[in-house]
Amino acid sequence: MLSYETPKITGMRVIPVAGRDSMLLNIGGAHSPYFTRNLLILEDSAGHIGVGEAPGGETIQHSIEQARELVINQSIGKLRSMVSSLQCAGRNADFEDFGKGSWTFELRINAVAALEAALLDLMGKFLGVPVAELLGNGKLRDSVDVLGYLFFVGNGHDTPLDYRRGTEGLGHDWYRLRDEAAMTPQRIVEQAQAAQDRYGFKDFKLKGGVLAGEQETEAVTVLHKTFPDARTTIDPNGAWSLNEAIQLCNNLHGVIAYAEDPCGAEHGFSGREILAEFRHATGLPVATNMVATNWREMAHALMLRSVDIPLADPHFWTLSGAVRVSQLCQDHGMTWGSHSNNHFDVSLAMFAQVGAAAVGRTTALDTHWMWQEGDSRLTRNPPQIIDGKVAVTDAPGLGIEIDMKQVEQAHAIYRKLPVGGRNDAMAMQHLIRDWRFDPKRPALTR
Ligand SMILES: O=C(O)[C@H](O)[C@@H](O)[C@H](O)[C@@H](O)C(=O)O
Ligand SMILES: [Mg+2]
Repeated sequence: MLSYETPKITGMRVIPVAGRDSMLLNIGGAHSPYFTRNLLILEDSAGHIGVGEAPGGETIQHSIEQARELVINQSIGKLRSMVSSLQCAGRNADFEDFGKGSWTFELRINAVAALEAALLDLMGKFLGVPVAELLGNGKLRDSVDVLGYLFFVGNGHDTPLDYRRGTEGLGHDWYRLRDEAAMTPQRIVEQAQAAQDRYGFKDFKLKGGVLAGEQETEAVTVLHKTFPDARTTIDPNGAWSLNEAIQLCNNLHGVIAYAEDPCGAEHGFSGREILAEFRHATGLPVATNMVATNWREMAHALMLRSVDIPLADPHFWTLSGAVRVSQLCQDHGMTWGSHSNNHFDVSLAMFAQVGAAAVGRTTALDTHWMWQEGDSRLTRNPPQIIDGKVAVTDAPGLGIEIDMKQVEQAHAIYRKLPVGGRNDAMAMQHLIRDWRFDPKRPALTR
């Protein structure tokens, strides 16, 4: 009789970390000078380290902590039951919080994804295969397309907040430009040109929900004229009314490849119903990370045909869930993509592995990495964006090696911050006194 020595989990650490950011504007306000994340590090009896990354904040940090009693001394072979135990523990609370208006980056499901990533990292290292090989139909591509994620940027240097003033010594204009205000179509084009020159992006997304709709559609139109071959989109995070979105986007045929959350719930109709009406009225493909973010919402979105491109971020779908969304997309004639928030390089590796395993038609993945790259890393050799792609090699696990010195530095930065979670209203109040979030109004139209 053969005996199998499957490694057991011997150690677990949850480390809140922070890194630098620019004053990126969006409907929720303005990014603070620092973004926060939670890093999970597992160790097994074979001496391997497995890592996973989740959004910052105490709710997620404590949810990951709950995994400790589920995983310590367990065989990594129990990956699926460990993940589903943690998932069941947080499910109802998530629905409740979401119903009260929480953002996806505040949900406990993100903790489940970090656990799954770290376990898959260990399993991949044990079996000698990349994580993509352990998802869906296995690894389908050697690189994943990512888009250049453009933002209107506030003048953070006019506030008392400690915004970065360029990253020295990296030898490209992008690292200066990303910290300067960008409030006009011309500045957005300059941002895109510098980012393309640095990372080779073929596709772009402009974050809207900041200025009046006409100004934002003008910016995306100028962007398209400058990069006519790019798949370009605009995402106002549901700031426009249905009528406004139809009016604005009917002028964007041939300009945008798809519209991302152009409008959302209104007058008692759900965001899924409103996006279905938008889609019917304009004939434009619709992407979302707001109205089909879990299986229950997805079922309704499918019945209504609200969405063409679900942006299945592995952080709030889990890695296996995001790949399962790609399978659903393939069966229902949809295209798979992924949403992102600011993140470190562990998350970049998670996106890349999921993107390499996604089946069917895919669109370039969102990533905020260009805003962090060069001065915020947790691994020795972060995945690179070259020619608008992230390579996915056959290196085992997530294909990254954690750099504990960097982790400690990022943790020290975190410890100096007044709050752990993301609060875009706080920074925005330095631009507009007493500013308050309104899900139906662009941030600067007050
Ligand atoms: O400001 C941001 O970083 C973005 O608005 C995100 O928070 C948001 O989730 C975005 O990435 C999106 O696609 O909606
Ligand atoms: Mg979006």
